[in-house]
Amino acid sequence: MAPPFMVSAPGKVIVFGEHSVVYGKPAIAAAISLRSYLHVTTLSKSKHTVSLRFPDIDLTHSWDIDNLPWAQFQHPDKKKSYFSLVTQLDPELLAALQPHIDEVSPDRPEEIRKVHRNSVTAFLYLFLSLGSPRFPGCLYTLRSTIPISAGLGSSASISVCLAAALLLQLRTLSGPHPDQPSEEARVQVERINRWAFVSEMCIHGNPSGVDNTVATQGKAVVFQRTDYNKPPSVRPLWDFPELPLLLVDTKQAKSTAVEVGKIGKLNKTHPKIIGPILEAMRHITDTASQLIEDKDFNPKDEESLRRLGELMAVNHGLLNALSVSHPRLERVRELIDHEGIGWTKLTGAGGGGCSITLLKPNVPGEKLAKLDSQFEAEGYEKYGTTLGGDGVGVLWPAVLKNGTEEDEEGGMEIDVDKFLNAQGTEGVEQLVGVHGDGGEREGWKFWRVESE
Ligand SMILES: Nc1ncnc2c1ncn2[C@@H]1O[C@H](COP(=O)(O)OP(=O)(O)O)[C@@H](O)[C@H]1O
Ligand SMILES: C[C@@](O)(CCOP(=O)(O)O)CC(=O)O
Repeated sequence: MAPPFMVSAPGKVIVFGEHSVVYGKPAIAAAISLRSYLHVTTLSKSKHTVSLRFPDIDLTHSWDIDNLPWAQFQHPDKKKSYFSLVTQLDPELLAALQPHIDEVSPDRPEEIRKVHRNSVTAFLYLFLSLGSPRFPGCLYTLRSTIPISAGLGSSASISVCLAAALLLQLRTLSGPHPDQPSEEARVQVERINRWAFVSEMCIHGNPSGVDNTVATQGKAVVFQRTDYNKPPSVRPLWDFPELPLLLVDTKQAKSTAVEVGKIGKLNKTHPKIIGPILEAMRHITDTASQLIEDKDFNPKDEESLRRLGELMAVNHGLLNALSVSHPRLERVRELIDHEGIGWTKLTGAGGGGCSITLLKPNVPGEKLAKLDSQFEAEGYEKYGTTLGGDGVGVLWPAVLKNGTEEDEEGGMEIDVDKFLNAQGTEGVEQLVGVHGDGGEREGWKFWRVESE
């Protein structure tokens, strides 16, 4: 029986190009230090059930593995392999899953059921596509430090965790290990990313793939998908600068699917107007990536920041023109603009969610303090995060050194109860977080895709 193990993947911010990326334009996105953590326990042979415990969304459910619609998923016309490139969900397979999705949380209000349905559909579609009726009984427990539906890629992060966990259980991934050649690491990351994209399709319909790509590979990337039948082009930005960014959550929930749908509708009605706006967004992203990669770009220099900041402000203006801003996002912009301390844009789908502000250098402390109290009074939440961290990580087995006596015997076994009992996001980070004091924590391993 495989030992309990864990996987983890980061959230992301889109710095430039959200929405236009859905129309084949490039986007720049970077991993953030907020992450999801998935714990996997294999059950004894006598228990042939698969269970999800996702406390962040208050979901617990089990299915009998033998009762799942394997015949449909394993039909020779439908069967996929662990390395298949799946770019569309199969409506017949979705229909076969429906009764097993409908049995989840029948007595909960519709808005909660919707969230549960998203996660359950993603899990079951992957489980049945990759697994088989002989798959062992398992318990998947998930906790995340990423606010849900805030534009920080929570769905992509959990999608990467689910895909990586299943592919690891099937022994279809090699590594990660420290001396693995980068080409081999890239193949593993690509495999995970392909299935994470399938899970993203289950959660929000028509994803571009930028979120799952950056959640899998980490760091920062320029991402573009011009042909949905081919893998996207992904250009890593290895030297992504340490930008002075302020990340603010409006606490206004939004739906990515709804915001993407709004622009789709506008584009159908006014293609001659929306087309050039999307094209202008392409130029913004191109100009921004040239600027960031320029050897003279200095994230501490006022002129460098001003040029990048102006691009952010224009990008936001265009997103607003496409109807995906929100009064609470405009309020953040207004507060920052009023003090003249930086450039603000929404990040992610908009309609609520988060904004990012590039701060000017040397902003007086009292201005920042005033802003903090205004945010607090108006119910905003500020996040401290660093950009460009690691992508998907693996802790196999689920044992970590935690500064306790157990360290001498190799470390503390992380079981489901310990994981569930960790208090809040800080507790989760302390117990299982990939970051230790000032670096990576011993035990967690990452595929290294950089070329030497
Ligand atoms: N911690 C979590 N536990 C379970 N499901 C989650 C979690 N985080 C995100 N999800 C799933 O992802 C969906 C949110 O996706 P989306 O609206 O695209 O938001 P985001 O901008 O955060 O990616 C939720 O409805 C839920 O199905
Ligand atoms: C709006 C979009 O560009 C990003 C959505 O990001 P999020 O789901 O809000 O984290 C959609 C996509 O790229 O699939």
